Amino acid sequence: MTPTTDVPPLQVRELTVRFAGLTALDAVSFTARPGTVHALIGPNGAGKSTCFNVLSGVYRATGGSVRFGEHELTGMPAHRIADLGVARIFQNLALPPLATVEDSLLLGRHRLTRTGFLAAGLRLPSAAREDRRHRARVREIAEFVGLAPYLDRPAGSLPYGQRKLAELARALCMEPRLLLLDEPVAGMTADERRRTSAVIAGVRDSLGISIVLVEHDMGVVMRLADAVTVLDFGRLIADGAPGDVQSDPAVVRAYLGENHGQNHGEEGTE
Ligand SMILES: Nc1ncnc2c1ncn2[C@@H]1O[C@H](COP(=O)(O)OP(=O)(O)OP(=O)(O)O)[C@@H](O)[C@H]1O
Repeated sequence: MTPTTDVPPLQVRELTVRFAGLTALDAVSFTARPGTVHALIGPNGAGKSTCFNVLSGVYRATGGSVRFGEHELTGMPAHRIADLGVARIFQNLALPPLATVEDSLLLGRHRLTRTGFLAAGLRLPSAAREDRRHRARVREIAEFVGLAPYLDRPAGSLPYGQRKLAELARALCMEPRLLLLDEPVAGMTADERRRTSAVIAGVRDSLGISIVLVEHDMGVVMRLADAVTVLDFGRLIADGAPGDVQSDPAVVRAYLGENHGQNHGEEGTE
């Protein structure tokens, strides 16, 4: 597949979010460079989801800015952020279970569909041409993530790991420039984690799409990420290359201080 062009940096500056007395994000700044995997990690309650919710237009920031190229995202409604090519994949499965994988991926093309419902309903040649073009692109993306053999199957009939890949494929069908992945390997077997990580690396390396990733699985983070931002109680405590961040004393302290065990016990086992 051809690489995505015109991928700008994502610049988060002094981002602050307060909820009635609680500061969920406290002047957090980081830059996700174009065509890289940038991981956002931290113990439970650190502010990762809050950050994602601002990046995707679900929450409004109390202060600070988020720039995607020339666009300021804070205060922009979610659909306009999506129109800029920012696609988010949630942790929970969201594919319609009875629709085929192909139809689910075609839903991802909706934003790019030019033919109106009337032309499509009247089966005009322009609509048929556009439909063929979208189906060809869906097949190409399904091949890229390894789901082409399952295009005719109901999405709900696939094993968990493949359903998650179908969600990634649906997001790719939106032709994004930035993917926000919310715990993409949570709940997966070691084999599914390995395959999903390989596809995510492929999205970066072959397509040049930027990826910001929230993930608790440190094995996956350390293998995949080009840069890591660590949050703790809403504050940035480390930011840099995975190896440097991993041995940073503040990071070690934050994770040791967490008696939850989730950040340690679920590490990749490959
Ligand atoms: N809508 C909200 N209203 C009030 N408080 C909130 C809201 N959303 C998040 N918070 C609080 O903000 C803080 C950060 O939460 P957030 O969900 O962003 O953390 P997280 O790093 O994603 O945690 P986890 O790893 O458990 O998902 C927490 O104290 C949380 O209770």
